[in-house]
Amino acid sequence: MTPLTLYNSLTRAAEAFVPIDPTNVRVYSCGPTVYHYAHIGNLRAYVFTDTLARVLRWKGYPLTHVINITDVGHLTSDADAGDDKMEAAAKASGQDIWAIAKHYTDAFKDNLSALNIADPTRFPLATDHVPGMIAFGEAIAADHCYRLADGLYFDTTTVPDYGRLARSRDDVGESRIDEVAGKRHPADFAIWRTSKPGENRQMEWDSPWGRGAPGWHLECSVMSRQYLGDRFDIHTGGIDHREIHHPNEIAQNQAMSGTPDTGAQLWMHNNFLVDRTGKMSKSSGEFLRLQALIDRGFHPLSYRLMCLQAHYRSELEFSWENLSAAFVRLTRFVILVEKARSRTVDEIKDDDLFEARLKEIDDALSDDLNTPRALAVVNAVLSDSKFPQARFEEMLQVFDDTLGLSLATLSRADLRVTPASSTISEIEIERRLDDRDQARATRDFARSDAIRDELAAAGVEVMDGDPLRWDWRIEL
Ligand SMILES: Nc1ncnc2c1ncn2[C@@H]1O[C@H](COP(=O)(O)OP(=O)(O)OP(=O)(O)O)[C@@H](O)[C@H]1O
Ligand SMILES: [Zn+2]
Repeated sequence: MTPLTLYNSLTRAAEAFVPIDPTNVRVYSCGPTVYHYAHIGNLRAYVFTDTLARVLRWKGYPLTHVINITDVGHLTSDADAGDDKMEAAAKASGQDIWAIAKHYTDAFKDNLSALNIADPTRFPLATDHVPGMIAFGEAIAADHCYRLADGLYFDTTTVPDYGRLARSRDDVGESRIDEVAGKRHPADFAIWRTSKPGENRQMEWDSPWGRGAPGWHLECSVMSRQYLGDRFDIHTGGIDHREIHHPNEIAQNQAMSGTPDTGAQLWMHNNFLVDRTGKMSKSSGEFLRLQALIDRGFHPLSYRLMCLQAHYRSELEFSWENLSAAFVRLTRFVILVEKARSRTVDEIKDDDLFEARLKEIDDALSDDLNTPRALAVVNAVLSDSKFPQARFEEMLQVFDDTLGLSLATLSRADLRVTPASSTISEIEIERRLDDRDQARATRDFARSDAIRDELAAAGVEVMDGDPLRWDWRIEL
């Protein structure tokens, strides 16, 4: 196989991937903050981690993958300002915070399965790890932290080379972080936030620094260390985390283990999904959930394909046109698979062609997960009538293992998602199509055209010659 090369945000360079322990590759991905539904931008981050996980497994590495659930501690500003997003959502809705966390965690997991994102080995909840966070805080407090009225703060000057992941010293400078009154340095951050008098939090715990809640950055240091050890292979997250959250995690790990060689060896960050107004974000009012795409009649895997059509380090613009194009491409793939399977099996095993295509897809994915190039190989194989039939299913399995598009099992009927706005039921469509077939059989073309027009008015485009007989038209 081709050696795997991955882009490391720490060095800002592509590097050969050398696992710490090839019998157990360990990956940690920052999980969602479950105060609201995930938007499709958040989901892009998990399509990326899933692609990474799939490629590692395909290359034969047994994998331990952790995606945490942030159900406490993430403030409305990534600097230490504002309210806890979870508490704010509970206050605004008047609901129990634990019920909110459970509802959005379940919804997130549903989104992952709709997108064929394989479950990680674990989904640890931050709220299940508070004692571990307090113990971590106690271990580093004396040498690295100081108390303020509202909590325990990390002094970022106590570890060498703070902020190297963000390149903050040469870039924008650490003054980028909002100040909390009394902080020694602008970039210092909360390890523990003590509840203010009368704050009335639904989630709070006793600690040596008073009753309160852990800092968001601490959560990921504690959970990654607990499940993956002091040193592990890869840490992933969105590009926003490269600036504050991950540098702070690195600083905590350094404080804990006393050496810079701790935590993840390789940091990988996906770029944003944007729309015309900028980065898609939960906190900025309107955003698109996966369900909104399904409601418009798009199979969720068309969104996965749309993500894979861009390299994970490039910005990707969402538009209904782009999604439609991905949907059309996915449908085309499915039709080409059907066609290929209906060809007569030739007995000649053209192993050279198989091996050549296999190498192409391996080369593409090994080149920092170049999924657009891998998809070009899918195109080439599916549209090549000379591709050895005897090895077609094997090739399809490679595509599904690495890209997760379910090409071996997806049918055209699966792709037919009824838009929520549809005014006509499937049974009714079938009945009208039977009427139309009858009209055509008796050469009553006026009647058959009238039925087609009626169906078109209801958003159903009849495709003659299509064995499924009809297809939904997506209204743009
Ligand atoms: N528009 C986006 N495109 C790609 N990844 C994103 C986008 N927005 C957030 N992410 C990533 O999604 C993951 C989950 O983020 P999280 O649930 O904490 O979002 P959030 O900070 O609460 O919401 P938001 O930033 O949308 O207000 C993180 O890795 C984050 O970097
Ligand atoms: Zn994190």
